[in-house]
Amino acid sequence: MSSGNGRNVPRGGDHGPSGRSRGAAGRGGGRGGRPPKPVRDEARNAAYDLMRAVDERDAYANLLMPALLRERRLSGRDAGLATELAYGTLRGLGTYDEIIAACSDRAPEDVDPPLLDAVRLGVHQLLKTRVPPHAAVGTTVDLVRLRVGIGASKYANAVLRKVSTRSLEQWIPIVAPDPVTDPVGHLAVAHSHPRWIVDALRDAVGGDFDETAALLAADNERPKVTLVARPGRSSVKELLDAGAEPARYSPYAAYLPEGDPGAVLAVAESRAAVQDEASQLVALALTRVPVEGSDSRWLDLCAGPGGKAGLLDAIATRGDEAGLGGPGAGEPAPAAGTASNAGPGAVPVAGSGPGAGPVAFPGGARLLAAELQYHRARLVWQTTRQAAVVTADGTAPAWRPGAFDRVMLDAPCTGLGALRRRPEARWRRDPRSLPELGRLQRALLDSAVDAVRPGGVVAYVTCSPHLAETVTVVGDLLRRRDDVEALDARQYLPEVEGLGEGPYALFWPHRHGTDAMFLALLRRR
Ligand SMILES: C[S@@+](CC[C@H](N)C(=O)[O-])C[C@H]1O[C@@H](n2cnc3c(N)ncnc32)[C@H](O)[C@@H]1O
Repeated sequence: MSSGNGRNVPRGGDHGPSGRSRGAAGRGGGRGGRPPKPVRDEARNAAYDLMRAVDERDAYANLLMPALLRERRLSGRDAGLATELAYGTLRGLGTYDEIIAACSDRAPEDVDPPLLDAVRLGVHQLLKTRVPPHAAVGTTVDLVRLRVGIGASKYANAVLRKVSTRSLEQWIPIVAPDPVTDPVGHLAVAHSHPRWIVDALRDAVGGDFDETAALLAADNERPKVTLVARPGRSSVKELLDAGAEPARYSPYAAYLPEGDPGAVLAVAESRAAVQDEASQLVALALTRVPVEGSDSRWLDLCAGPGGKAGLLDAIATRGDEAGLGGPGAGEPAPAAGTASNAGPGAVPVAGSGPGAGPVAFPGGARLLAAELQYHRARLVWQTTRQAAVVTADGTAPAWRPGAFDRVMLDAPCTGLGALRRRPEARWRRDPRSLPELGRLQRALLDSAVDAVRPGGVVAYVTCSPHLAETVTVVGDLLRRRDDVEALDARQYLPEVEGLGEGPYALFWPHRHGTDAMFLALLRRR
């Protein structure tokens, strides 16, 4: 895996005197004898194996790690250490590779990948953790001797000793491009993101570099574990009694400060689940838009694996029990109908004025959840209780036009808003996927609007803030079709501040502590 920064890297050092030493931890051969046998460190071996699986098999770190920990019988502190080392290294390797290049006579791409991954783990420990430097170097050298070879361990030792001479803050100005002449390149190296993602995020926050930096920094933080109590099946009180803490925005959310979410009874029984707060709120917003006439048929067009469908299904059946009585109830909503007329997303806003505010859905609707992939449709079926679940292509619907009162379209996207959750994702995403995704998003959005009856509502959601997937897609629709209008989405989330200029609502990791998520609410005329 390459850091993707595409920059020539300085060739700073050589194996030098440190390469010939006995190792930073003094663990090399003593007085001409054989070196002591390296100690097998299970947490670091698990972190290393995860990184190798990500590189060799394109494994998803967040899916493989729990299985790896179970297989190795790692729990408690060891499990925490293995996870932090692997995830932290995967997130940071754009910065670490530049530092390794500066401390080595070989560019990272010329280093054998198994050795490079081990050295990256060592660099992470030296620069981003409280592991003492001698332990960071010593344990990495042991790991390399055990897993790669004795010759390679000399290289690791030499590089890590050089890395250990400076802090991360001291390395950044040395290895990152000048912030004045190349601010995007600087942020890319300093915050370990590919340059194209920095560009896209800067555009999405409106061009402000300080805000972009805050967003990139938030992407490198471990996200809170947020739970959702599905209405009628669990309650926030039940989650709080199980050790969770009150959440900031969603009336159905609670934060789990530590421990395995699966150990919470309500989660084990699928009455509650792990779900980001923004995901909860975009689903809730769709249910709060008043619609005249019938309101009994809801559609989730891209439902797998079923996070939003799980909440929509519960609200459809039982009603929004906590919603408008939850945090923020009674607070004034942001002014509606005041959308900025500037920028690529500028659209006329409808639905403002008296009587257009959020309403709590009383219950009595039925959800149809559609998903293209059978195995993901099965997950939706396991998550929901009352919903009908079908494996179907949302662009070639099997239902008649105008059959639904509310439609959720949580569209396939680059996922640039959820980089905190998937440590390796930033290095895998490819901007060349954008045109094809754009075509699919447009086709699905047309299909969603066709599926809703006049007066009904569509929510268009992406877990990406990329303009090409958000305001451009919705703006194109509004230009092409005169049977749909945008509502001010912020009006339906009065408990959340800072959702942007409207009419769309944008959640951000650095502002809200959630994934970055885009919501457009559209009414069919
Ligand atoms: C962003 S995910 C949806 C996440 C889901 N709403 C949740 O909250 O768990 C997008 C989903 O759309 C599905 N998908 C992609 N193309 C589709 C199509 N043409 N019709 C229906 N579903 C599709 C993908 O398989 C994927 O499961």
